[in-house]
Amino acid sequence: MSNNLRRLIGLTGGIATGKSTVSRYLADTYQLPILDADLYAREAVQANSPILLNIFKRYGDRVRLPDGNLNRQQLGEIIFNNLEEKNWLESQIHPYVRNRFQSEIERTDAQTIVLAIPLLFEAKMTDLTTEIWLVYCSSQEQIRRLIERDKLSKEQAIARIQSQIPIEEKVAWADVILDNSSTLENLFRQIDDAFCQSTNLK
Ligand SMILES: CC(C)(COP(=O)(O)OP(=O)(O)OC[C@H]1O[C@@H](n2cnc3c(N)ncnc32)[C@H](O)[C@@H]1O)[C@@H](O)C(=O)NCCC(=O)NCCS
Ligand SMILES: Nc1ncnc2c1ncn2[C@@H]1O[C@H](COP(=O)(O)OP(=O)(O)OP(=O)(O)O)[C@@H](O)[C@H]1O
Repeated sequence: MSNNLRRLIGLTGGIATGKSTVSRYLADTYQLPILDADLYAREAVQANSPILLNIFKRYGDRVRLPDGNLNRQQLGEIIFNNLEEKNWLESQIHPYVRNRFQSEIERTDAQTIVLAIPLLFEAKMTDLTTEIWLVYCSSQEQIRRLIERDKLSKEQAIARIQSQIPIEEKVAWADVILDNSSTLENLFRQIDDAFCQSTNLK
């Protein structure tokens, strides 16, 4: 199907603001196919992949688990505290992620597809999309959710949030803003409105 006939919704937002919650709802309620950057980024570093070998070459055994897999927590400690290393890791992984999106978009036979891309702006992937939805929540709530879900310290949570472009800047670049600072019911209502309104506009 030609891409200019399709809706390619770029779903983005800060870490732990609720992107996965939104994509699950869109999949369950509207049966939309979801393509997920985090999954492709995991695939890029699966056992014995060339990118994983490069990572081991650069950081050695401290990022290698006894079973040969990547120690994600340890790599996170390195890259979320060092911009140069974050840039290096992204230069390894983002081209792979972009290629995976391009081939899955080609392969997926649906009029509307959701592309869940946390680093949509940072990784310059907006050209893959035809509209952008941003999931937002207050920074207090974002820190609380991140600490609770990933069992991070407050300092670790803040380092992760600060490694992304501030959400206030992203707001200006989005077509739809979903405010997920309160209840899930409230979020789901906003998603219904956004999906139905923009469907009617097309
Ligand atoms: C550093 C890694 C190993 C940490 O793994 P971990 O399992 O703890 O986190 P996970 O991959 O589930 O990511 C959780 C969230 O962290 C944020 N995040 C991930 N990578 C980055 C990054 N390079 N810069 C800023 N935020 C990031 C995103 O909001 C993401 O949704 C991992 O995040 C990674 O490989 N990152 C580099 C690849 C990347 O840029 N992925 C983002 C999708 S394009
Ligand atoms: N409205 C809400 N009220 C309370 N908890 C919520 C709400 N929305 C999401 N959460 C919880 O907050 C956490 C983060 O949500 P979710 O995993 O959907 O975020 P995400 O943006 O996909 O995260 P990441 O960037 O790390 O992939 C999860 O534990 C989720 O259950």
